[in-house]
Amino acid sequence: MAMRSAAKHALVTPPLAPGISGALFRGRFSPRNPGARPCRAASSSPAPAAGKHLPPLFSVAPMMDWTDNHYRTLARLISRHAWLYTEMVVAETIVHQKDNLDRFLAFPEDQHPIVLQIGGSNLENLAKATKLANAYSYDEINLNCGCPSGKVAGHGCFGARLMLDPEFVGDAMSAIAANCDVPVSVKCRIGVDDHDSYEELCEFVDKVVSKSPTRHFIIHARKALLNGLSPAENRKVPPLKYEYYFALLRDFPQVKFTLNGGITTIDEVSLSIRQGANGVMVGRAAYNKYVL
Ligand SMILES: Cc1cc2nc3c(=O)[nH]c(=O)nc-3n(C[C@H](O)[C@H](O)[C@H](O)COP(=O)(O)O)c2cc1C
Repeated sequence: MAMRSAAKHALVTPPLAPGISGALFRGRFSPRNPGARPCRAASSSPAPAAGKHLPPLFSVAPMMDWTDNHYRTLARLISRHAWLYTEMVVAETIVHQKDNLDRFLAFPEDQHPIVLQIGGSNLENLAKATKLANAYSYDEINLNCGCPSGKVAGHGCFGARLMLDPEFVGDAMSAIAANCDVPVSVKCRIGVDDHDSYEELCEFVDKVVSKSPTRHFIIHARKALLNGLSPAENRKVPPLKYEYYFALLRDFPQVKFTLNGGITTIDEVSLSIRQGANGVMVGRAAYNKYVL
């Protein structure tokens, strides 16, 4: 269904809210630079609508070693409504530390709404970890498909590398969803290495949506380069391509997408929402500046 809708939009310029004068997306996604072409490559499997679960309008990104319990407590004092994401917790850590889970999973009640981000590539462990985490009443469970770190991507196939295996991510999200009582989401890049076409991104989303109940994706709008760049460089060297994000909004109307990457002020957050974004996630700026 998503793809049929894409075909309908074949010659339509991607949406830009009228009258927006801000510069965030200018030049990257305009009538003269339509960017991503509508996707027709993937299957036309029916996708139920996102349902009652609306993605957060504003969220703070998962950041390893940064968005720990201490930071999240401070962030909750600053904002009552922002959704807070945990640092990534590896599924194997949860499974192997099941007698010590509070250390990795407990959080104060007032940190709601809060999302647990899990990392992993073993279906059984992802399922077991989710089941154990379910007892902690997170508001959403998210799978990391965006981390380019050698430590993650090189040892076991997970993080951004998972984007190269959409079939597996579909199965993983199905297993995660089957073991928790809350909505599930995927955080990913727009591509990996040379697999960076808009069509490949559509195939990824389409496969995950058709194989699992996932209806929320967080799109870090730059690709990951798995070899040769440090994680920090991977957050600034590959160019941001917001046009991919807006094309996904157009081509998958039943799915909700949160925009992430390079957004540093509240004006940019507002502009993104006015231009149609379902939600905006801020990472480094929320940590470094506290007040946007
Ligand atoms: C120190 C640090 C640690 C990060 N750890 C994670 C992580 O555990 N999981 C994840 O999905 N992304 C992680 N990221 C990426 C952020 O979630 C976000 O996608 C990225 O910083 C781009 O958003 P920004 O431009 O608003 O910072 C990390 C980023 C930083 C700076």
